[in-house]
This record gives sequence, structure tokens and C-alpha cells, in this order.
Amino acid sequence: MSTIDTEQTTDNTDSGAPIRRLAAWDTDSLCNLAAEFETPLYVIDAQRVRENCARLLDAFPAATIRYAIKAHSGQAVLKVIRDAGIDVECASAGEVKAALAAGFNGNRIQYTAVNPPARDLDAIINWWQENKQLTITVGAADTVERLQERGFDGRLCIRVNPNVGAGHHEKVTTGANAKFGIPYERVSELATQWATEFDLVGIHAHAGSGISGEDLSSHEELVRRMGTLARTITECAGSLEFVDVGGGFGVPYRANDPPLDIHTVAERTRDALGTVDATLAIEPGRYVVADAGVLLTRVNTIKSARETTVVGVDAGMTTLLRPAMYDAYHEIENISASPTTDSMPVTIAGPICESSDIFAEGRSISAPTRGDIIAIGTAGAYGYEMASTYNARPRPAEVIYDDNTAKVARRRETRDELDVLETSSDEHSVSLSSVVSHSHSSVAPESTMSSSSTGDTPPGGESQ
Ligand SMILES: Cc1ncc(COP(=O)(O)O)c(C=O)c1O
Ligand SMILES: N[C@@H](CCCC[NH3+])C(=O)O
Repeated sequence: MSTIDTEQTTDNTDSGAPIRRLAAWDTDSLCNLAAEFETPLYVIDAQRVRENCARLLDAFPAATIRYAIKAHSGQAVLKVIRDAGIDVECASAGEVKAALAAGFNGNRIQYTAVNPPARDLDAIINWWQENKQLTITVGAADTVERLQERGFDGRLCIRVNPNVGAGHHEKVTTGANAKFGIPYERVSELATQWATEFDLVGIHAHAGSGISGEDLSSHEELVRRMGTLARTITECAGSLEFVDVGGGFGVPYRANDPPLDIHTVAERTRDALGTVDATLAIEPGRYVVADAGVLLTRVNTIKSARETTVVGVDAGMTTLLRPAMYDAYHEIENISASPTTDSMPVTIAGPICESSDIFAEGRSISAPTRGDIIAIGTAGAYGYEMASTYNARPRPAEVIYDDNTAKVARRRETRDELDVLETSSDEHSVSLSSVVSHSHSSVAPESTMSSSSTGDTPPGGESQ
């Protein structure tokens, strides 16, 4: 445990401020945390998560709010959200397990099945047997059959593909992607059928992630379509409990990005929905946690390279994937430098053997020296959550700061832990004469390949 100065780490502009910038964090405290817990290190401010929850509850007082736990599924964060009175949306059995462990009851959990593996459905049905208030959202008719085969006849929600997408990058635009949901045109017919077999409680759609406050038109169009569909279903299949219009509310990552005014979003969402005999539901993830987190990383290499200076740090794309995957922008500052240090443009790169392992290029930061701590802002959503162990790099640690104290929420993974799944025993093995089909092989037989074309000497030693 480490104690740091609350006064300085709390965003003192306004507890309802729409975004916490990197500049609002106390750099001395962050440097102390890096020294105490080492780097790379995620720091999450629990109070900021509370403020974000409170703002959502205030803007959507009559709605059901479900936090999309894929943004950050750490137990400490989930407990803050549970205590704020917000429910959860889970995308896998693993996420449901995390929600249950954090104390969410089945009636506060909505499981969204996306091409669900059998193992997920088995686990979900076991939990549903224990608490039949758990809601399952399906995005394909055969998922319904698979649930029926397992005895499910409970609370069902239909994921609609509204054919309207939005988001900060094409890779996070879901509403028009055929992978997600049942085509809009088919839903009322299926709803009529399923209402006789299940407790049909809702319909759901999600446009995508990172919807900008500057253009809410796609979000509004999706909500309008969902309102129309809800009215049709109510007539043909009976009333629904909720109409879930997804999450996706963006946060400004760049200093000059306009903040998303959540009250405006709420008002325009209600207007677009129109009158429905059901409760509005939303599923924000990023909005709840993004600006509550910062990633700290230490400079280990500085070199001049052609037109740039490369600053090598100990976090990489395995720690924070967003820049490599979506070219995502995060604020970056050298928080060890004194205020009088001159700035210089640099390339900030991680230790992973991939060219995309770069956090920023041509970014102006205070001139770094080896050992300095670099802070990467707005890293609370889809940061730790998307970390991997590629290049055999253990995942970072995470501390949560609350009530004047920072404590480890997720300890640093060790190199030894990377090997725990390896097995050398024959305990579970099968005998197979071959795993290559000789009759249908599309690879030319070795005898027809010249050694020059393969670059190898053929079996037997000499070229044929
Ligand atoms: C079904 C669903 N709900 C909610 C979310 C949360 O999105 P965001 O974190 O952008 O609010 C996502 C992620 O895109 C999602 O796929
Ligand atoms: N991982 C994405 C958003 C979530 C997409 C989930 N459907 C991001 O970091 O922006």
C-alpha cells in the first residue's frame, strides 16, 4: 500500500467535469507510485470512476445502465460500479464470472452471446439455474436453439443488427457488421415466435465504440429504429421490459477534442426513442473508466535515428494495444522532467518486436533522459483489458487509488507464470498416424520440388 496526496490527484476543476486530462494528475504522486510498484503500471482512480457513474445516473435517471465490463473487468473497479448502483453487460462466461465474483447478482447481469462457444453456454446455463433473473441476449437464431437444448426458457433479449454503425475506427463499428445481431427486418417475426417460448424481455443494439459528441446522427438513427421496432414488437408479441440502445459514448482523447456532453446525449436519445412501453437501457464501457486511468512507463533507451529521436519505454503494445491496433491517440507526457525542460519531438516505442509497437510519432514531450517516467493518459478503458503476453512479456501491474491510498489491484505477472500452461506429461494424448492428408495434399510432393525451389537439401542428402 502506498499513500499519496488526494488533494493533488483529484481533478479539482469540477467533480462533474466531462474529461480528466493528463495534466490533472499529480505528477509527483504518479512518480512515487512508479517507484513503489515499478513500471509498466496502470493507475486507476476509483473516485473518478464514481464521478463518471454519478454523471451517467444523473443524465439517464429513468434508464437501466449496464456497464460493459469489457472496458475494464478488474474486481476493484467492478465493486465501485456495483456500489454506484450500475448493472453490468458481459460478453463472455469469463466476464459473467468476474461480475458474480464482484458481487453482482444474476438480476443485475446481462450476458450478450456473440457466436458463443459451447463452453460459455454451459457455464451461463449453470449460473442461470441458480438465478433465473439473469438475462441472455442472443444475436443468432441458432443460439436460441442451443440454449433450448440446455433447458433455457428464461429472460431473453434479442440483439438487433440495425444496419447503422458508428465509432472512432472501422474496427470498432459494430451496428452494420453482419457478425453482430439478427437483421432488423427479421426481428419482429422471431420475437413473435420467441415470446411464446421464453420470457422475451428486451431488444438490444450497439452502433459501435467511441461515438463523438460532434456527430450523434448515427446514434440517433439507431435509437429511432429501435423505438420503431419496440412499438411493432409490443403489438405483435407483447410488451417488452427494456429497449437497450448500447453504449459507445466517446471520450475526448486529444486535448482539443470536444467533450461529450452526456446530458445532451441523454436528451437526444430519449427524443429519438419516442414513446415506448419499455424502459430505456444503455451499456457504456469507455465512458465509465477511460479517464480514470493512466499508464506509467519508464524510459530505457534514447537514440537519434535519421529524422527522429526514438524514446524506448518498458510498456509496449502488449501493455496498451490501442495505438497499434487502431492508431489511437493518447496524451503522453514526461512527468519526471522539470517544468523548465525544453520540449522535443520524439517517437515513443515499446520493447515488442513489431513495427507497430509505437505509441506516438513526432510527439512533443519534455526532453527525456533514461529512467524518466512517461505517463500515457486516458488509459483506463481497453488498456489492461487488452494486454497480452506476446513476446513472452508478463502483463503489467495495476494499482487503484482510493481514500488516500493506492493499493495493488492486479499484481504484476511473473515470467514463471507464463509457463504454467506448459505440460510435458503424456497424461492426455491421442495416437494418430499422421495429421497430414496425403491423398488431398495441395502441397507438391517433395520428389517434384527441386532443392533450389525449397532451399533445402531433400531427405536422403543429395539433390535428385
Ligand atoms: C455490445 C456492446 N455493448 C457495449 C459496448 C461498450 O462500448 P463503449 O465502451 O464504447 O461504451 C460494446 C463495445 O463496443 C459492445 O460491443
Ligand atoms: N477495444 C476498443 C473498443 C471496444 C470494442 C468492443 N466492441 C477500443 O479500445 O477502442
